[in-house]
Amino acid sequence: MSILDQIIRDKKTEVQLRKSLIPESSLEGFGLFDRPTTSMRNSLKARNTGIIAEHKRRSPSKAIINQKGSVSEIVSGYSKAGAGAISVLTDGKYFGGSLDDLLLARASTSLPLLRKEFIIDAYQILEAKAYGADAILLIAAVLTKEELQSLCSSAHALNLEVLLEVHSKKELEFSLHAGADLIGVNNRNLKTFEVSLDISRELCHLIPDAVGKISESGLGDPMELKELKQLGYEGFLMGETFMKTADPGNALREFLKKTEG
Ligand SMILES: O=P(O)(O)OC[C@@H](O)[C@@H](O)c1c[nH]c2ccccc12
Repeated sequence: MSILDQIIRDKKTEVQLRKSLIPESSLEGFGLFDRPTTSMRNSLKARNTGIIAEHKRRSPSKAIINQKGSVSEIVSGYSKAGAGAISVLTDGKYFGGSLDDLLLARASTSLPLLRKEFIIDAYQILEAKAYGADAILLIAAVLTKEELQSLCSSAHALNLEVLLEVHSKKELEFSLHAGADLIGVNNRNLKTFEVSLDISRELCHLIPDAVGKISESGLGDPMELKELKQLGYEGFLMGETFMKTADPGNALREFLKKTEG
């Protein structure tokens, strides 16, 4: 069984438990539920650095990235340094994150927030709204075409944007009609953890201009970022490069200096 299969198996159990603890109707009563949301796509354009800076403590491919920093400090550091949006990992078992991290992030920034999660059920989209997100991630590798479409509509009904992640031409093709606001090409294969920017290079021209193009994972070289921008990517999802340093906000600031210079 691949690690991705394990994550999804555990996620199904987790979602059932969560549902029994907090019913949908309670989530809808949370104070943050009825708030206006901000568009991640617009913010990435307006702030023009295009960086979606990620809060990630650990991952299945890297046991420890950053266990020390506080969410509030990291997220406000990212915001001040010029991020266009913030991504917060909320999976606990494999990434050491939580919905409380999302809540703390919400309290620390007015930038759009992406709930970075393995979403398999519309219930998790209600949670995303109730805990402060502006956008959600959907992963083509773990959902059917019908699920992608219906989860996308659930998100839009709550005014949340959708970043739809693909890792192959095939996944891209069956994702195009789901109605996502942004398509993210993951440079990391979630099954093998291998990273290669070639997949971003290959898929770029197959994504219609009406959809925002994001390149995800394994980014850290300013020259590579410039190249991807020229190809047409308007957003870059980056975690580890910043999180592995003692001061992620400062690492983002230094990185931006290099991409602008
Ligand atoms: O830390 P990196 O290599 O900069 O990658 C960030 C982000 O793209 C990565 O965390 C990610 C991309 N897609 C995911 C799906 C689930 C969990 C995590 C991810």
